[in-house]
Amino acid sequence: MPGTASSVFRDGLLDGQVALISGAGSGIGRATAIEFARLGATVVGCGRSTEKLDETAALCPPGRFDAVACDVREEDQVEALVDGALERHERIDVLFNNAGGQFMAPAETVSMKGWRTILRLNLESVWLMTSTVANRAMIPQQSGKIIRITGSPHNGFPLMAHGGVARAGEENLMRGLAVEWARYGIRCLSVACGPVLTETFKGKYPIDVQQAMHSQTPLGRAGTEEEVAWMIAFLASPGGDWHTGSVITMDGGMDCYRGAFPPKEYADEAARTEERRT
Ligand SMILES: CCCCCCC/C=C/C(=O)SCCNC(=O)CCNC(=O)[C@H](O)C(C)(C)COP(=O)(O)OP(=O)(O)OC[C@H]1O[C@@H](n2cnc3c(N)ncnc32)[C@H](O)[C@@H]1OP(=O)(O)O
Ligand SMILES: NC(=O)C1=CN([C@@H]2O[C@H](COP(=O)(O)OP(=O)(O)OC[C@H]3O[C@@H](n4cnc5c(N)ncnc54)[C@H](OP(=O)(O)O)[C@@H]3O)[C@@H](O)[C@H]2O)C=CC1
Repeated sequence: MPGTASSVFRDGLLDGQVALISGAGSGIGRATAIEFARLGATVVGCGRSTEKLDETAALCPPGRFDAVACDVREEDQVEALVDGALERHERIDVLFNNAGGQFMAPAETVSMKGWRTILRLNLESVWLMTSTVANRAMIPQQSGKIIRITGSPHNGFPLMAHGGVARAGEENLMRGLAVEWARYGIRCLSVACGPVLTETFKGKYPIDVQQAMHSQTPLGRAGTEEEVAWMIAFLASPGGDWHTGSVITMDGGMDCYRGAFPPKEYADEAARTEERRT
């Protein structure tokens, strides 16, 4: 992430906005915090590790990143995070619910504790952050944008059934709230990502699993954290004002067709064209 200007958007695009980003100490959350800060926003970034947040702060233009240690599963910590952000910055224009994750395991081995761990970290925390920010900031100010990162493809998530259930629930939550909260000027939506080459992703999945994911992607590659950050910045900008309730899928085409095209059986050009019937 060299340089101090966005390589996609004009300077000052997000001037004056206050964004709350969870999981801002690494990966997609960090890249998004840096992009927002470069575009003029003030970012309140949270995560459990203050060391990681301090590293993000050092990568942002000075004074643009406000680091707050907060576990998004804990009600008292989330309330303190939101109240503190309002005391220091007066409003919250964007909430990017980025923190989350899951473990890979065959479904039959997942205990109730493991299941609850993932539903709590993802679905429940998203509701806690969303309802707290909406009630304390966005409904009173009659505006705001709430974005949740979810996953693609939108079929079952083999070996991560708990994660798939959470993400499906989160997308439905954003759709429902988009309808209910339109009257307050609040937009709610999801950005569903296929594999994104963050350090966690690279360290988490065996290399053959990663390669299988890439080869099942029509564009033949994973995404980068900057590509996700650009999408979130666009949605926060006036360009995103007519988006609400939708699920924006960014996955190199994985959701449309699970596999590279043409499949190897159709490698021969002639095998791809059906003979015309008269
Ligand atoms: C083809 C599909 C393409 C899809 C593309 C999308 C792919 C998505 C990628 C990503 O999301 S990558 C980046 C996301 N980041 C992470 O996933 C974070 C990494 N993981 C963690 O931080 C943790 O492991 C956790 C999953 C969040 C759990 O941490 P937590 O501290 O809350 O819980 P624990 O105390 O560790 O565990 C509690 C409980 O959960 C069960 N459990 C945890 N890990 C496993 C495991 N590896 N296998 C089985 N069960 C597990 C277990 O019941 C634990 O309780 P105890 O047994 O320890 O008592
Ligand atoms: N990379 C990928 O391929 C994809 C990722 N996603 C999703 O995107 C999001 C970011 O992923 P990625 O950047 O790869 O992963 P990272 O592991 O780099 O980011 C997750 C961040 O969330 C923070 N976090 C975790 N638990 C909590 C918690 N309880 N409270 C507060 N913060 C927490 C972590 O910091 P700390 O440990 O300090 O709290 C970390 O900075 C996740 O929700 C992930 O599931 C979705 C699709 C694909």
